Amino acid sequence: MAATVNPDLKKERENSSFDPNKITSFLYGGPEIVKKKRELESLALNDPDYQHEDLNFMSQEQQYETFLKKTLLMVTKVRELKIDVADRHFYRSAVIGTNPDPLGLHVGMFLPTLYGQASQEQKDKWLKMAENFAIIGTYAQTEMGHGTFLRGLETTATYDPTTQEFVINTPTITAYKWWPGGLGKTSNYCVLMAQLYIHGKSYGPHPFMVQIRSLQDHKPLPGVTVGDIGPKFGYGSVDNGFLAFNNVRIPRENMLMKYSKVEPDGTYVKPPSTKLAYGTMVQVRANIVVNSGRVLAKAVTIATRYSCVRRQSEMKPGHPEPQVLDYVTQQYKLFPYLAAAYAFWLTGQTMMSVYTTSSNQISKGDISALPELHALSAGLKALSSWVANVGMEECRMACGGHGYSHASGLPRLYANMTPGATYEGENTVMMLQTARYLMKSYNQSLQGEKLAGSVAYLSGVQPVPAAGRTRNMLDLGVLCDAYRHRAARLVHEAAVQLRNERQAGKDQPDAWNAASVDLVKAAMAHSQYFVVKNFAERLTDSTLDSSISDVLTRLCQLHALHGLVTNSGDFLEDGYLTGTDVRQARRHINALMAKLRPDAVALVDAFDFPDGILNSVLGRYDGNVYEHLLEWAKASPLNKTDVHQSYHKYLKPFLEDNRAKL
Ligand SMILES: CCCCC/C=C\C/C=C\C/C=C\C/C=C\CCCC(=O)SCCNC(=O)CCNC(=O)[C@H](O)C(C)(C)COP(=O)(O)OP(=O)(O)OC[C@H]1O[C@@H](n2cnc3c(N)ncnc32)[C@H](O)[C@@H]1OP(=O)(O)O
Ligand SMILES: Cc1cc2nc3c(=O)[nH]c(=O)nc-3n(C[C@H](O)[C@H](O)[C@H](O)COP(=O)(O)OP(=O)(O)OC[C@H]3O[C@@H](n4cnc5c(N)ncnc54)[C@H](O)[C@@H]3O)c2cc1C
Repeated sequence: MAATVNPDLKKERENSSFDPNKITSFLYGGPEIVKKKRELESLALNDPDYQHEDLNFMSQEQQYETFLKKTLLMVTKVRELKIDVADRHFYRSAVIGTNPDPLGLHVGMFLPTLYGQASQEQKDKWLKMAENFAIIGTYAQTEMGHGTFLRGLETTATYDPTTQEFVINTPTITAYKWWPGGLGKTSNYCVLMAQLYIHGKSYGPHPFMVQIRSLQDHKPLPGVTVGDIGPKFGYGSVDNGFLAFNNVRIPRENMLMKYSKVEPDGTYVKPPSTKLAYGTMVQVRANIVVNSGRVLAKAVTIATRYSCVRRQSEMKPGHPEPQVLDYVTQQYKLFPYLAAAYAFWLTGQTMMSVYTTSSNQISKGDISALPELHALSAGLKALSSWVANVGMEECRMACGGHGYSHASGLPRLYANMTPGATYEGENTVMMLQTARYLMKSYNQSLQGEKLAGSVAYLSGVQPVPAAGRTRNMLDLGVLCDAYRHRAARLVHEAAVQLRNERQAGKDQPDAWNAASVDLVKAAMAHSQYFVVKNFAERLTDSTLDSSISDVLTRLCQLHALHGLVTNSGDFLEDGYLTGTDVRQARRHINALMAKLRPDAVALVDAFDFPDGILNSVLGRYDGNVYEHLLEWAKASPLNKTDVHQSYHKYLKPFLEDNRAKL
C-alpha cells in the first residue's frame, strides 16, 4: 500500500499561493477553534469503539442498528469526556460522518422544542430527563396526508375539562404521523403537533408532549400504533416512523405552554403570535443553511482532489494525459460550486447569528423580529439546499464512472442530503413564504414606510435601468448593485403581476397562484442578493490576512459572475446590464478559473475535512485512489468467497443445462 502522497496532489499543494490553514481559521472562527475541532475529530476518528464495516455493505436494519449503537456510545462518551456544548458538533460530525443518526431529531428538534415552547414548570419536569437521554423524543408533525399545510393537520387534541386531560386521536389513515426521524423504533416520547379543540372549537396546531412507548419494555403504550416507514432513497441509518393514536389521554400539563395556554376550565390563553409554535422549524431551517454549505464543501473536496489525481485523454498529441482538472470544462463544473460552498458557508454563519439575536429578542417577549427571521431563513434554506443538491450531483458526474460507485462517497452524501430540499419546509413553499414577506414589504415601501433588515433595499428603489455606462464587472460593488437591482426589479414585477391578476378579476388566492412562478423568482433573486452581498461584506473584514483575501475575492467574484451569467436574462431584460457586460462577465469567469486553478486543492483542503469525515476513496487527502478502490471493492460482501453460493443454487444448473442441450 502506498504510504506517500500522490505526486500530483503533492505538487498541487506545493504550488498554491497561500497557506490553507489561514483560510481554515477564517472559516471556523479562529485558530483556537480549529485546534479544538481537530482535537475532537481525532479523538473520535481514532476511537476503536466507533469502527464498523462500511455502511454501504449493510442492509437498512444493520445500518440502523450500527448507528444506534454508535450514537448511544457517543452520548456516553461526550458526557465522560465533558465536551463543551458549543464544541459537541465537531465530535458528533466526526462520529457520524455524512450520515444522519437515530438521535438527530432528539437533539435537533425535540430538545429545542422543549427549550423554546415549554413553560418553566414543564422545563423543570422534562428537561433534565431529555438532556440526559433518560427519555428519547422526536418531533412528530408531518402526517401521511399533510406535511406542508400545517393548518390542515388532522390529528386532534380535544380538551376534556372534566378530567383536565387532552384526548389525542388519529381520525383517518391520512392523519397518521409519517416521517419523523427516530420515531420508528427509538423514541419513547414525542412532541406531537395536533389540532387543539376546546368545547368544540378549533384553535389550530399546538405542540404536546406525549409518551408513546413504555419506559419498562419499550412496547407501544395502549392506544398507540407506531412503526418504521420502510426503506427510503437514503437515511438508512435512521428509523423514520409512523404513529397513530386511538383516543389516548394525556394530562392538561402536557400541552407545551410557554406561549399558548389552556386553563383547567378550558379557557384558552392566546399566544403573542400563533407562529411562535413554528419556532423549532425556523431554527432547523437556519441550521440547514449551515449544513448546505458544508455538504457542498464535502462534495467539492472529493471531486476536486480526484480531478487532480485522475488523468484522462490526450490534450496535446504525444503528451502525457493531463489531470482532468486542467480541462476548462471540468473547472467550469467544479469551481462555481467551490465558490458556492464558500458563499453558503459564510451565509450560514450570518444566518445563525441573525437567528441567535432574533430568538433572544423573541424569547424576551419582543416578537417584532419574527417575520424577517422567518422570511430570511425560509428563502436561504431553500436556495442553499437547492444549490447543494445540484452541486453534489454535478460533482458526482464530474468524477466519471467512479463517481457512481459508493466508494466515492458521493451517492450516499447526495441521498442523505437531498431531502434538505423537502424537509423542514418544501423549497418552493419556503420561497413563496419569503415572497409573501417581500410583497408585504414592497407595499409598505410604496406607502412611504422605511424598511429595515434584509429588505431595506426595497425602500425607495425605483427599478429604472441605468443608462449605458461601462462597468467593471469584476468590481464587487458593481456586482452587488446588479444583484440588488435585479432583486428589486423582480420583486416589483411580481407585485405588478399580482396586481394585474387582481385587476383582471381574480380573487387574492387565485391571483397569488397565477403569479407564483414570478413570486418564486423574486424570492430567489432576493436570497441570491443576500448571499452575494454577505460574501462581499465578509471580505471587507480588516483583520483578513492579505494572502488569503485575494483568493477569497476571486471566489466571491466567480460566485457572483457565475450566477449572473446563468441568470443573464434577468439582468438584461430591462437593460440594466448590456450584452457587452454579460460578455465581459463570461470572459472574467474564464480568467478567474485560470487564476483559481493552482489554488483549487488548497481551497478544498482549507475546509479541513479529515478522511474519516469525508468517507470517500476518491477524495482521500493522500490521493492514493486506485489502490484503495481495489481494497474497498475486495471488502464487498460479494467477494467474501471466490465462488458465490448462488452459483450452486442457480448458475451451475443453468450452465450445465445449457451445455447439455448443445
Ligand atoms: C452532539 C451535538 C449534536 C448537535 C446537533 C445539532 C443540530 C442538528 C440539527 C438539525 C437536525 C437537522 C436535520 C434533521 C433531519 C431532518 C429533520 C426534518 C424535520 C422536519 O421536517 S419537521 C416538519 C417540518 N415541516 C414544515 O416545515 C412544514 C412547512 N409548512 C409551514 O411551515 C407552514 O404550514 C406554512 C409556513 C407553509 C404555512 O403556514 P400557515 O398556513 O399557518 O401560514 P400562512 O401561509 O397562512 O401565513 C400566515 C402568516 O404566518 C407567517 N408565518 C408562517 N410560518 C411562520 C414562521 N415559522 N415564523 C413566523 N411567521 C410565520 C407567514 O409569513 C404569514 O405572515 P403574514 O400573514 O404576516 O403574511
Ligand atoms: C428524510 C425526511 C425526514 C423527515 N423528518 C421529519 C420529521 O422528523 N418530523 C416531521 O414532522 N416531518 C419530517 N419529514 C417530513 C417533511 O417535513 C415533509 O415531507 C415536508 O415538510 C414536505 O411536505 P409534504 O411531504 O407534505 O410535501 P407536499 O406539500 O405534498 O409537496 C408536494 C409538492 O406540492 C408542492 N406544494 C405544496 N404546497 C404548495 C403550495 N402552497 N404552493 C405551491 N406548491 C405547493 C410542493 O412544492 C411539492 O412540489 C421528513 C421528510 C423527509 C423526506
